[in-house]
Amino acid sequence: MRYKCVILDRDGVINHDSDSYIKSLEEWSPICGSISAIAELCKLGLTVCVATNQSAVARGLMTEESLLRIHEHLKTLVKDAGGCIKEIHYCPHHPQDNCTCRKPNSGMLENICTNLHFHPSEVLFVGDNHSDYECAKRFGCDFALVLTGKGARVEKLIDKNVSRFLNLQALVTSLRDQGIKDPALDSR
Ligand SMILES: O=P(O)(O)OC[C@@H](O)[C@H]1O[C@@H](OP(=O)(O)O)[C@@H](O)[C@@H](O)[C@@H]1O
Ligand SMILES: [Mg+2]
Ligand SMILES: [Zn+2]
Repeated sequence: MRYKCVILDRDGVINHDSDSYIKSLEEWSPICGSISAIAELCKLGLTVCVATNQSAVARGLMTEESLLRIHEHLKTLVKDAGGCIKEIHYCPHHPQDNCTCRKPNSGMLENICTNLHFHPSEVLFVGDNHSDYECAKRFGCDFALVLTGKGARVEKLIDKNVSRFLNLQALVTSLRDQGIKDPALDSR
């Protein structure tokens, strides 16, 4: 088994994204198949975590309490589907804060792997944006692009050798069928 941990970007991978941010639980809706796909990753023996930029907090568009409410709901949905999200890390800062956790900086991935004792070579990071791809490169782990969220918009900016999938469910199906080796290239 190639990977031990899959880290997921949130907006545009697990749930629908919005150019005006996902500011409340009422605005949050899972992408079709994403919750069951996360549960399937767990059933394949993988540890699943989330790493998400949430600058809406620093911008005063959302409270940290509302963000945590979304994450508790997400964890409950995955638990009810038979899976478990081990850790959800978020960056609440503004781009101008120059923090170490905001993607493409790799601070969130580093913290997850320090906490759970994973090496970058054991991790697959899944995202929909160029900042996710750059984050994985800086951290030194594999990356897979999904074409939901902003994925289709940024696809041409991302190295053609990077695996890409229509959505999270398609990626999980590929991991399952490949025995969790490197995902098949371009499984659209
Ligand atoms: O995809 P993840 O990391 O889970 O979350 C992204 C969101 O925090 C928001 O990130 C913003 O970028 P800025 O933070 O304004 O640069 C915009 O891209 C929004 O459309 C998006 O909803
Ligand atoms: Mg995203
Ligand atoms: Zn941060």
